[in-house]
Amino acid sequence: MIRCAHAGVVYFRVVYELNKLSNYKSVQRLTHFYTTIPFLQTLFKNKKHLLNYHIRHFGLGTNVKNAYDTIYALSSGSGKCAVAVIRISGAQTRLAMEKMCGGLTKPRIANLRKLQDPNTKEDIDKALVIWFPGPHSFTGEDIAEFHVHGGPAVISSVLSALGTLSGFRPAKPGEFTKQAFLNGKLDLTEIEGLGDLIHAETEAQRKQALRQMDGVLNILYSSWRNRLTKCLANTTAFIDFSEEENIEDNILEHVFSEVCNIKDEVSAHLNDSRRGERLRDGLHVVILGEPNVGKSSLLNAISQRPAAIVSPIAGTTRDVVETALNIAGYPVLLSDTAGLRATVDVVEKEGIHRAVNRAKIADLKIIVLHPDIIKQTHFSDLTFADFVTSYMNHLLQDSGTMNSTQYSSPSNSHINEHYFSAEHNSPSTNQHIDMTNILLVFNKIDLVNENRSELFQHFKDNMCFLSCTTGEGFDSFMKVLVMKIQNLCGDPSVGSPSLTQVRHRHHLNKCVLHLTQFNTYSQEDIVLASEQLRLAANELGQVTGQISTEDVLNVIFRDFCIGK
Ligand SMILES: Nc1nc2c(ncn2[C@@H]2O[C@H](COP(=O)(O)OP(=O)(O)OP(=O)(O)O)[C@@H](O)[C@H]2O)c(=O)[nH]1
Repeated sequence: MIRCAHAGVVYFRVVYELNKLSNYKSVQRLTHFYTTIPFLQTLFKNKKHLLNYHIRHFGLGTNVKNAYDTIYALSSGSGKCAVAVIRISGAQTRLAMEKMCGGLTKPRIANLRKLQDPNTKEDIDKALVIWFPGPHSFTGEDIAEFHVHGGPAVISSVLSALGTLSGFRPAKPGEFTKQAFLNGKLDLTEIEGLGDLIHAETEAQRKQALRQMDGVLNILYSSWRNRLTKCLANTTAFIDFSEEENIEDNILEHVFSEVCNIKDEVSAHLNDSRRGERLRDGLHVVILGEPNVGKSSLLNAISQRPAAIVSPIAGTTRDVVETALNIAGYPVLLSDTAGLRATVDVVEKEGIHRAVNRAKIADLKIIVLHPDIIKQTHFSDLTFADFVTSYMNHLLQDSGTMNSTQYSSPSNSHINEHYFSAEHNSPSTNQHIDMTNILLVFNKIDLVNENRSELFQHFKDNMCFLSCTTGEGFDSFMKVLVMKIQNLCGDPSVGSPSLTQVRHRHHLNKCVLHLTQFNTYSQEDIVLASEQLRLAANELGQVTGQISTEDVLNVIFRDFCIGK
């Protein structure tokens, strides 16, 4: 009887722990309890029985049921190649080693072995075999890698042979990485970094992804979460014990100041002008201007190929012409657009409408102008912002798009209308365009006969003078363009790590909101306030996966390929 009661207590302790954790970590916890609590071993024949019993009575995520499967997949790319890597992970991995390559090899050392079909004993291939016993492996489980010759017949024979082994099944997309997460080998930000590294197309993207995979964001977010948890513990201690007077003096003052510090740090991290996200997703650069000024010629010169049609007929470009480029290691989506002018042509009108919409979402706008404008303008009377504002508003007015979009600059703020801005995808009022995201390019300088040095002395940082025909000034323009792109994306290998995903931004914004509410509530009710601390810490936990829901995990792992 006592024995039964004890078993019940122990088991309910297990259940209590399990409920505190996410489904995924529960499996590890459950098996840990089984090995460390001898009493559970007398109740259940093995871990699987305990797990099945628990699933029957309490229910766990479907993934838990697969925890004992051994998974396999082709981890290298498909198609003919010199070497293909087939990866196996799970409790039965050693069975594959024994049945297919004559037994286990020395851990983490490549061995040349004959691979055999486990049923017919027929040779399939000669392969390099590597054995990674858990828990010191990528997934935390036993892993084997077969580096086979990369012909389709070899690959399919090895995969079919593995499929005949009991408890083996093909891996789902991202399942190896998911297993690494479940076994606490990587947190969610590191996994997202790994995903970005696989998809990185440029040097800067690779650097940013590698840093994230190394855990910089995990360290940052976990440290905020730990500090908040400490604040929560102190607030709870104050609520529970302050009347007994055995609590540290000024404990709440310390909490208030620490919460303010954390809130400022998270806000500063959020307020990064989307550098990391821009670098991850690619920077939108749009070329705008009047017809026939050389916008398509500039796009072709930058992309070094005739991507857009160039002709002396004004209004040749009618739609948005996009080209994806790698500029100095940064990913850029460069768009040529229809020239902005008054027109009755319905198709051209639609093209102009698209040009204006593309400008709204662009991170950097290159406005191409004819050099005659310089002669007609008294630059000495104008700021850069005033010039851009009046020029663009004049173009928009002419092209009939003024109603939906209008520039305003800090110095002519009496113009209280809408504007183009990458930060705001919909028109907004009372705000000003960020002039650092605008580059003026005076093209066709080969047609200028006057003294150039006098003409070209204005707004040096944001103005370029070039000729797409002769190539004059093009190198200087590219230097300015690269500098602008670097400013917008930042250097991914130095400084504090950048926020890279909309998912992170969402949770961090909510974290700041809860910390603000903590400040509000703390004046009236410390119990309500402490709940806000718990919610703020939860938001941070969701970024790293310390608190996760199946939905979030499925979205993250869905983007991984099979075999990763
Ligand atoms: N002299 C000279 N002509 C140029 C230069 N750049 C472009 N052109 C010419 O200007 C004409 C228009 O060039 P595009 O690149 O098609 O101009 P666009 O701004 O795209 O024109 P739309 O499609 O009408 O909007 C073509 O005949 C080009 O060869 C330049 O630097 N110097």
